[in-house]
Parts: sequence; C-alpha cells; structure tokens
Amino acid sequence: MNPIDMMVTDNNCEYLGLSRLCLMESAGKSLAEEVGKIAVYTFSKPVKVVIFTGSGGNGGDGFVAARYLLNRGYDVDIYMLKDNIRSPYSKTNLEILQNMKPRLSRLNIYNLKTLEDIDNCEVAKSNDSEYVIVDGLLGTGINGNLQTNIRRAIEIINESKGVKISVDVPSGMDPLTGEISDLAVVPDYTISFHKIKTGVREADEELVGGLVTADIGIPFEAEYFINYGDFLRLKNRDLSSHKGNNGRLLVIGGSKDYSGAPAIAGMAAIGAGADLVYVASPQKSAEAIKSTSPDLIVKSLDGDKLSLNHSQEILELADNVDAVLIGPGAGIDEETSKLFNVLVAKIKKPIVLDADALKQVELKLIESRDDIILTPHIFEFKSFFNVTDELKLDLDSYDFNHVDENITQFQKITRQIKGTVIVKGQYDLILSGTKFRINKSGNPGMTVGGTGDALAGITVSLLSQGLSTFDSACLGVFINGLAGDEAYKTKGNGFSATDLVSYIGSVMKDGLC
Ligand SMILES: NC(=O)C1=CN([C@@H]2O[C@H](COP(=O)(O)OP(=O)(O)OC[C@H]3O[C@@H](n4cnc5c(N)ncnc54)[C@H](O)[C@@H]3O)[C@@H](O)[C@H]2O)[C@@H](O)CC1
Ligand SMILES: [K+]
Repeated sequence: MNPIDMMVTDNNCEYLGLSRLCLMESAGKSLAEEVGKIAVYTFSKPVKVVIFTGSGGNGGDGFVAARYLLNRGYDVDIYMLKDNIRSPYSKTNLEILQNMKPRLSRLNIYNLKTLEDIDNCEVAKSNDSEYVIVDGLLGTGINGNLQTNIRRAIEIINESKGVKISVDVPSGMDPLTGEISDLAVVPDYTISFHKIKTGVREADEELVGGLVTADIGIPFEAEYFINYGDFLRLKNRDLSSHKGNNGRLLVIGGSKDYSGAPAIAGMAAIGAGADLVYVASPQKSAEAIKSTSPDLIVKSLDGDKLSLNHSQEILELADNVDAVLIGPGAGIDEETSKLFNVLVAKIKKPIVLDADALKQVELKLIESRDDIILTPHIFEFKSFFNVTDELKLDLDSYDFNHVDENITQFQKITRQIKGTVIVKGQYDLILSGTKFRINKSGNPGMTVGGTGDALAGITVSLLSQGLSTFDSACLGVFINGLAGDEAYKTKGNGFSATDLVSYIGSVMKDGLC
C-alpha cells in the first residue's frame, strides 16, 4: 500500500470513530506478539528487547510494544533518540511508561541525546547476540536527509549482533519507492501494519528481511469511504508561488439557452483553489457569463453554439492551461459533437467530460487515456457505455455481498477505459481500473440544477492543481457534497448551486486544518 493512501486511511479511521490512539495500541500489541514469536523461535527463551525510538508514530508503536513485552516477561530497554516527541499518540504512550515509577517491571528508558551517548550505549559495546533489537526510528513519515544522530543509530543497529526487527518500514528506506538514499536499517524481519508499504514490497528481500503483515483492526470501510483524511493528498502551496502556479484551467461550454452552467463550473473551480479560470463560450452566453462573474476570463466565440470552426481558438487556449473541462451547458448539436470529438482527440491535457459532452463524445476516442474523468449520473452512464442490462447504483444495500456484486458490475463496464468515472448518486461511486471509492457527503437538496456543474468545476480545479485523476475525482465529489451539506444547514432544501459554490472555499479550509 502506498504510504499516502495509508496516512489517508489512518486518518479516515477517526471518522468511523476509530481513534489513532487505538490503532497505535493495536500496532504495538501486534508488534509485541511478533517480537515474542521471533524471540521464542530464535532463542527458545525470553531475552532482552532493545527498542530504538524516534519522534513519530513509529517510535510510538515501540512504546506500546514495551508494555506488552514486559507483561510477557521480557527485559525491555528503550533507547530514545528524540525526547521531543511529535506524535501526540506516541507522547501519550511514552508518558504511560514514564509514569510507571517506582518501577516494578524490568524496563529502562535511556535518552540518547548526543552522538557520544549513542556510541556508549550497551548495544554499541556488546558482543552478545542473544537479544532482539526493534527499530522504531522512522516509518512512513521519513522526510529528507537522515539527521546525524539517527544515521549513527542506524549504523549501530546494523553493526550489532542481535536479531533486528524493523517496525513498519526499515528506518532510512523510502516507504514509497524502496530507495535508500543514504543508509537504512537492514533487518532480519519487517513487521508492516495493515498492509505492506509499496517501498517495502518492492525492495530487495535482503534489505527488508522476512515480511510480516499485522492486522491492526482497520476495516475495509476506512480505505474505501472518502473522508477528511483525503485532504492530506493536497500539497501545501509553495510560499513563493505566483499567479498561475496553482492551477490554470479552461471550461468549454454554454449555448444560446445555457450560460449558468459554465459560470457555475468556473466559479466552483476558483472556489476549489485554481488561480486562473478561462471560459470559452458562444457569444451570447459569453456576454452573460462576463456580466455575472467578473472573476472568470471569458473568451467569446462567434455564433450561438459551439462548433467545429472554433477548434483552433479553443486549442490555443487549451495550450496555456493545466486542465480542461468540456461540456457544461453546451447543448446537443451535430456541430458541437464534431467539435468535442476533435478537442478530445487533440487536447493532451487532463480533461473532465461532463453533462452534454458525455452524450456527444465517442467512447473509442477516450478508451486509452488515463487522464480523463467522466462525471455521469446513472442514466448518462448507461448511455455513454451503451449498457442495456439492469444496473442500479444501490450501495445502501443490506449485505456485503450485494455491495460487492454491485461494484463488480460497474467495474466490468468502466474497465473498458483507462480513465476515472464518477457515477453520481445518493452515494457516489468513483471507479478507475481495479480501484474504487465511495462518497457519502451530500444531501437530497443537491438535486437542484447546477450542482453537477459545480462538481465538474471542483474536479477540474483539483486536476489543474496537480492531483491525479483518481484523487481529483474522489476529493471533488467529497468537497461538492460537503459544500452542499453546509448550504443545507442554512437554507434547507431551498439552496441553489451558487449557494453551494459559496461554501467550497470554507469547507476546504476546514478540511485542511
Ligand atoms: N498514523 C497512524 O494512525 C498510525 C501510525 N502508525 C505508525 O506510525 C508511523 C508513521 O508515523 P509518523 O507519521 O509520525 O512518522 P514516523 O514515525 O516515520 O516519524 C516521523 C518523525 O521523524 C522525523 N523525521 C522525518 N524524517 C527524518 C529524517 N530524515 N531524519 C530524522 N528524523 C526524521 C520527523 O520529525 C517526524 O516527527 C507508521 O510508520 C507506523 O509505524 C501505527 O501506529 C498505526 C497507526
Ligand atoms: K522503522
């Protein structure tokens, strides 16, 4: 499992009511069980366990494991490389150990503050091989070059003769790629929690030792339901970034009768953080959009509908943006269809296809593109993929098998394409290849016109800010639903799509806190 997905899942557990303190307890308990098994298997008796800890959750797992190991009769020494513990859950678990005074159990806590302390620790000097070293220095939170004292501790662990067990990831290894840019613990075993991290799975066997996966009680739902943890996928902005660095996008839509849809999509895109939003629209709707939304850069196209003779102008605009949305309010017309199919074939930027574009773009043109997001409701879905079978988006079903069957049915269809599909409904389903997520935010007030345009705008905005197609789709539906829920709080079912759009910024701000 990729470490970012893991962080998101851990975080989303909180929204199921499963606290991260509980997860750490499970992780530490499982770790102690595995250490116990390995010790008995290797030495046939309880031996001393030395636990190296850093400032994050990885060290916290070590603090928890210490309690369980002491109860099983092991002597436990903790070598703390950092006393400024960052993780609040680790801090709680360290405090429990510190409160166990006067000591009745065989626990020692050493604070290795300097390189000299590290060089003089018992492990550095001992020739003994009958003990276990637990490496809880760094896990999925590793960042940048190794600090000198952590580096020295890794050298000492590697030079020692004891049996070495890494917690979650060998410290020093990149949990995403398995690369070791400087130095890493070379363990005899790695105990991974919930799922093996991608880097650990991909690294050579001699760099990770025997792999054990420990179940720490994270349910499926925490992985598949989109929730606030998904905001962790949004990167912090570069403080020195300037206009245009954080997303430029183009909305192509509007027709004689519909100017609101592209305007709502464009405003939603700004609400979701894009820097520059261009809208290409036929003359009349362009004028209406200009007069209602001064924040949008509107390109007026000749005539009263989008047609093939606009392709050159639109392609030039598309060259200067990061992502493109095609469809809102475009209407159905032979000329518009021709234009859309040419655009989809020629624009090499990530694209969201919404509303009328879904009725006019040919499936075979997008099959092999992984940078396309489709946003159909169930009827548009059936028509786009030419589905004649009975197919219901009934995720609120009674038993697991039913949900599973339902998703498998959708996957069989969406796997015809490489891109991502958002099937909009009471629960939105987001599908891409073998991946799927479910979104539960939103309310029945969102059946009002324009909320789909807002969703398309938020999604293309996230795409333009560099999120992957799948992540943009997942976070897009979640944010749209949250903004709808905020609008419902003040106006009940009487809110409009513009009301929803006005809440996008604040729900994202709250999500990022
Ligand atoms: N997040 C959760 O809910 C859970 C996390 N768990 C454990 O927590 C770990 C992740 O915790 P964290 O996110 O706190 O990450 P880490 O435990 O990997 O530690 C990150 C800390 O190390 C420091 N650090 C980062 N890069 C460094 C470097 N190059 N040199 C020296 N110090 C460096 C940082 O200051 C940061 O405070 C997992 O690997 C797993 O072991 C488990 O307890 C299960 C639940
Ligand atoms: K580790």
